[in-house]
Amino acid sequence: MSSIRGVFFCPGVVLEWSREQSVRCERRSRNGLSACWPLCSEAVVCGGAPRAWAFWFSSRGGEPCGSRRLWLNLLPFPFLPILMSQAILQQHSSEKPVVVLLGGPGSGKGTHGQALAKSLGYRHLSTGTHFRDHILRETSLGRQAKEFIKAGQLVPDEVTNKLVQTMLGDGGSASGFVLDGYPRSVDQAEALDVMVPLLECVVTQSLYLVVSEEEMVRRLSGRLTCRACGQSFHETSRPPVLEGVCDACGGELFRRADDEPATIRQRVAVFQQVIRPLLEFYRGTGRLLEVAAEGPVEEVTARVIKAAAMVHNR
Ligand SMILES: Nc1ncnc2c1ncn2[C@@H]1O[C@H](COP(=O)(O)OP(=O)(O)O)[C@@H](O)[C@H]1O
Ligand SMILES: [Zn+2]
Repeated sequence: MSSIRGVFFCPGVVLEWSREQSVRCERRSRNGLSACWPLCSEAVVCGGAPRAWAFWFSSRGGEPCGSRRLWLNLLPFPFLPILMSQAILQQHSSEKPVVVLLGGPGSGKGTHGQALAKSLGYRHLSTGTHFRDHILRETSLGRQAKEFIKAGQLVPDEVTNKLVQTMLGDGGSASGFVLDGYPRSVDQAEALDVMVPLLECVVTQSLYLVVSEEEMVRRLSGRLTCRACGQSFHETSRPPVLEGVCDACGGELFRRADDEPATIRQRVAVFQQVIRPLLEFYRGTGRLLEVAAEGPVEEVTARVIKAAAMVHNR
């Protein structure tokens, strides 16, 4: 069983996270490591990080660590996923980190993803942008994806997985990636975890941008996108200085074909169907952090950057 070891919760306590997703906790005594089974047995039995986390609070299983457990109970909620992500990064220090952005259509993955990539010095990769580029260039991949995108449906996994593999493989000199728009299902998330070691990458963290359904629809309904750099604007809440022109690069702004009302509703419905299991997948592997993503753009961007910086700024 391969495992990641060496996350120090507090002096003397080591959390171990295995690829099989079980979590166990050991107590380091002066004369070496001795297992702290009462603390961890519940976690090992149920075999999942989120339950292990719940276990800290449940206070079942005795008082093996005494005051330490009390201290663990007082930790803020995001502490565990941050530690998990740090541990993954430490264990895979020679691989390129991949931060996954999760969120519905219009949740701001593009805007915050670009800002996050810039702040970490990583490359921002968006499956939606790459698909649109393929469609514009009329490549065979573009032809395969076009009808699905127009209908607000997901492009089939064989096509999408191939695209992502190429995007990451072409990453060249990038020191890491912010992946926006992928994975969008548990199958894709599993495919990503299988694909990344072959590309010398590792998925360290997923950030879920939490936005209500009404807000998503509102944002998409007036969205204008830059053809050159992908930057998003909004007709009323974030208009460009010059009508039809991107503030950032001077490129032409256009309304995406899938930003029409019927397609927007379809995309939001598809998102609601797939998001829950996907969140469970990343929560279950200790890599999920939720970020409140309504409110002023700058504030949300700052929250996203902070969540990733705690793990990736080495
Ligand atoms: N991971 C993916 N799996 C399947 N289809 C995808 C994926 N990423 C993008 N697409 C397709 O591209 C469309 C646009 O994606 P994107 O630009 O991320 O927009 P949004 O998230 O705002 O809907 C999606 O509606 C879907 O048809
Ligand atoms: Zn632009």
